[in-house]
Amino acid sequence: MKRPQAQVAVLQAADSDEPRRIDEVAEAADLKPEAATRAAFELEADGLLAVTEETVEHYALTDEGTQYVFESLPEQDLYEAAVDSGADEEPVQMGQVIGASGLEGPAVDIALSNYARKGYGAIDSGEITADPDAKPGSDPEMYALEAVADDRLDEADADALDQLERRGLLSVSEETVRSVLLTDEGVAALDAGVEAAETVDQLTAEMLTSGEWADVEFTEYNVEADAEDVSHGKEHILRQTANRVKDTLVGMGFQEMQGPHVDAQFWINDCLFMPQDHPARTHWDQFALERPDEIKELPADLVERVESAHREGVGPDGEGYHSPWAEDVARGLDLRGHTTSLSMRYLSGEEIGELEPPKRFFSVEKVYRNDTLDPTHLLEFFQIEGWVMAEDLSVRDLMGTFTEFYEQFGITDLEFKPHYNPYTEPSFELFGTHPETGDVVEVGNSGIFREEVLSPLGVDCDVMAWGLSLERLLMLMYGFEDIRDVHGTLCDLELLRTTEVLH
Ligand SMILES: N[C@@H](Cc1ccccc1)C(=O)O
Repeated sequence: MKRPQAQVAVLQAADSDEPRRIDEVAEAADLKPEAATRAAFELEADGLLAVTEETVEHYALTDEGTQYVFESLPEQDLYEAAVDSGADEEPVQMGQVIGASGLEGPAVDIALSNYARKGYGAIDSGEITADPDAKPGSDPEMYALEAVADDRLDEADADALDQLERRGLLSVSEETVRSVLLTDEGVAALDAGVEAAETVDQLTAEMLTSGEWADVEFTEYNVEADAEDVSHGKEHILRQTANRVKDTLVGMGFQEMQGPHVDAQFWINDCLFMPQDHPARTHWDQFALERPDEIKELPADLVERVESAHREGVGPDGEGYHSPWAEDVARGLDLRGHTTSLSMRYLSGEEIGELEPPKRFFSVEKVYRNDTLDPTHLLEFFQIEGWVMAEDLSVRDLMGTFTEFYEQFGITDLEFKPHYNPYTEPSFELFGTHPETGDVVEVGNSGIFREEVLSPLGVDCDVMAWGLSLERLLMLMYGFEDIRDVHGTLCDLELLRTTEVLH
């Protein structure tokens, strides 16, 4: 029988009585461990070899563990000092015993907690007693620590090893060890004689230029062989979900909006009938730009109408805020705190000209807020902005749109709560249930734009609008609990590598 060289070497190095570890086989066969493993799996697929796997634990002492092997455990020092001070007969002041023990800093707490846990004695109201029958000299944890140091692992007690790991004195790592055993078929094949075939498993540039490739025999592919995991670059799950959201909205008849991340407060706040002394406008909430600090162009007639809405309100019964309004403030540049700035640009006709109802627009873009970082807040997140412009819209339309949208992501338990926004009336917050924790999580905010917003923009039909969080949608879809698993320096690479977004 002819087989590739590596397979022949592995067959010859394997044994039919004793499983041999693949690294030993590789050495005997003069192969790299990966090449030997690959050959072993190929032979296994043909029934000539059996491959077994086991997980082997490796124990190593940490620096602190090593230190105790040479000295002693802090609780042993404490016991010795306690007995020397007579605590085995009557309680002794703790300060005195600690002083005598020579323990300092964090070692004191370590000594006290383990002393009590191991029953060396009791600590009560600042006094310490020592149990005369305790045997710190034959402490199983110390014994296990020494066993690890001397490579006599089989003598160490399993509970003691666990405890040492918990105390940070030992680190445990796992390794998958593969071993091979010749099968009867393998033995028969060897008896019948196996020869190395001149097979080639890699096509090289030299073979191509020399023309040698045409004459050689190539190794067959074994698509079932265990191969090394290669984590290649891939699209981030947030980006994948953003694309899916875009597809979904396009499917629902929406067109995409685009616009600047840094924008004038005019588009971010003033068009939205947010008074200039509104708390959300302070720089605690939105990031302001120092240079340039002002937008160059704003449509003068729109600025005038927006100013008038703020000062006097809209319509015969308009009240306005009677609060100060300055164009300087409106011209200030900020990182947008929401993408409703884009909706304002589009609705005003500035972006793509005057719009006739019905119209539907959306964006899935980043927004920036000066929030405190926690499991559900970052300084930036993706907002799914959207609006529908039509005659006679009602809350039912708003709820129906969300129900239809979220259903496509498997979320069918939406809840709506009345809310307040300066720019919409009525307004609703949207909530979903976290699949793991069962907590009710806010996923978005919405409403129907007020007359004070629409009239200066020159829109004379209804517009319902929303801002939803892409990250929260992802949380509900995949059940992770900390947004920092997905973004930034603390992200969970394993989760990012393995999560698949289904389209
Ligand atoms: N801008 C709001 C979302 C929203 C947009 C449009 C209308 C109503 C609400 C937010 O960031 O929370």
